[in-house]
Amino acid sequence: MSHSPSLPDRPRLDLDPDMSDAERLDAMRKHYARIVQVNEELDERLEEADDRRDDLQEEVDHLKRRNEVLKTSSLYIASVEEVTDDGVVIKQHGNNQEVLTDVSPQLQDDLEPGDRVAINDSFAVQRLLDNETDARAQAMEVDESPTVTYSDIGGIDEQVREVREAVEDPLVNPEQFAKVGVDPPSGVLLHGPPGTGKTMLAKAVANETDATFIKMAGSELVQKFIGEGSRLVRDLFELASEREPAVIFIDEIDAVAAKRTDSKTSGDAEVQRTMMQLLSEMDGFEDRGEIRIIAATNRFDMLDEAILRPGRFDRLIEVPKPAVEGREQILRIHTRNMNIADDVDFEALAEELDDYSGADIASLTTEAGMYAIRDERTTVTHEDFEQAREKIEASDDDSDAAARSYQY
Ligand SMILES: Nc1ncnc2c1ncn2[C@@H]1O[C@H](COP(=O)(O)OP(=O)(O)OP(=O)(O)O)[C@@H](O)[C@H]1O
Repeated sequence: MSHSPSLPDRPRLDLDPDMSDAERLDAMRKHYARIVQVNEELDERLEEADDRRDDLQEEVDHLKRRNEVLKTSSLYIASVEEVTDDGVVIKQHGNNQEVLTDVSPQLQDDLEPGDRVAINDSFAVQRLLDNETDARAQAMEVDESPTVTYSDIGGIDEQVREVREAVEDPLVNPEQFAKVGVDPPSGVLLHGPPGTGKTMLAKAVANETDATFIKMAGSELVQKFIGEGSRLVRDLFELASEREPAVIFIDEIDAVAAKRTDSKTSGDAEVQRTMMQLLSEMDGFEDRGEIRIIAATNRFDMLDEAILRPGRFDRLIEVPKPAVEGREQILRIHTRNMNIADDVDFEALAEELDDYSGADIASLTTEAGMYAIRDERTTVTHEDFEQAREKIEASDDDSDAAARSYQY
């Protein structure tokens, strides 16, 4: 801090006993003039000091307010339910209490239903939480109304039927279960090779039951959000109960629920904690209302048995690679919006696509379309599909073959 400039010297009146009256009077006049001048200088300084004090006071007030905001805003998190002319309806996380609260007009314009906000203990919205500060938003993919339908899924009709029975019926028709006196399956585990439609299935069920789809990837829980896994699992179920009806989809569940004997992951206490949290959330699941949970894995063999016990993932559905009719169906689904030439023979093509997953077939159709575009044609021919297949199989030989045989 800089020192304030020194104060003016106090004026002194030096009167000599030998002075004449006129000289004294003159000295006193000068002294008086000097006093007036010093006084003015001091007044000026005082004014400056006052200004500075006001500035500092303002800064103190500002910091106090900020401190207050910081102290309170991290305490409670809420979601915006509705923005009305009378204020904003928020729902507090944790207790689901709904409150109509005031928001500064400036903030009100930025708020939309579904936003996460920080509120103080009088429920006033302090600030909007953006995605960067919101690990929850990053870790979870929330889709209020997915658009995938059952008719977008080919070749796994039996699996679709089973998932509907285990997930859709309890959501749409819970009384039926109550009447018969059976508990609906708690969790459904989809297992099978990558790209066979497991995620699609979960999305389609959410869509058909008007449920919110909430996805969390097991691998991210343990790799990206280190140290936050168990909290995020808790948050996941909490978010689902705020948005019910909801379908929770945990992809790559093996990342958090691997066998304890597997030394690579079991040693990790954090992964264990995350799995324990998941088990305890599932055990307390019955009271949770309209939430269904679906998990998926490509590594069924790696799963810890604890996760498969009754009341947890007790409905196992294998989703295999499609057989030949399934492949043809998937080809037709993925070319629905394409301009297909008359010579394309999907049946023959499907025969050739041995060992292709749904995802492989989807990329084959895109690749075929690319050949047509490159040739500046507007229709896709059988030859385009054949070329696409050759290209995919050539690159497959290099990389994917190894991955495939290792996976399943
Ligand atoms: N049975 C199917 N019918 C139609 N399209 C499919 C099918 N399976 C996969 N696809 C296509 O492949 C894409 C990826 O599928 P999806 O994400 O559902 O697979 P997944 O089994 O969840 O894979 P992963 O195990 O890698 O997560 C889909 O978006 C879709 O385009």
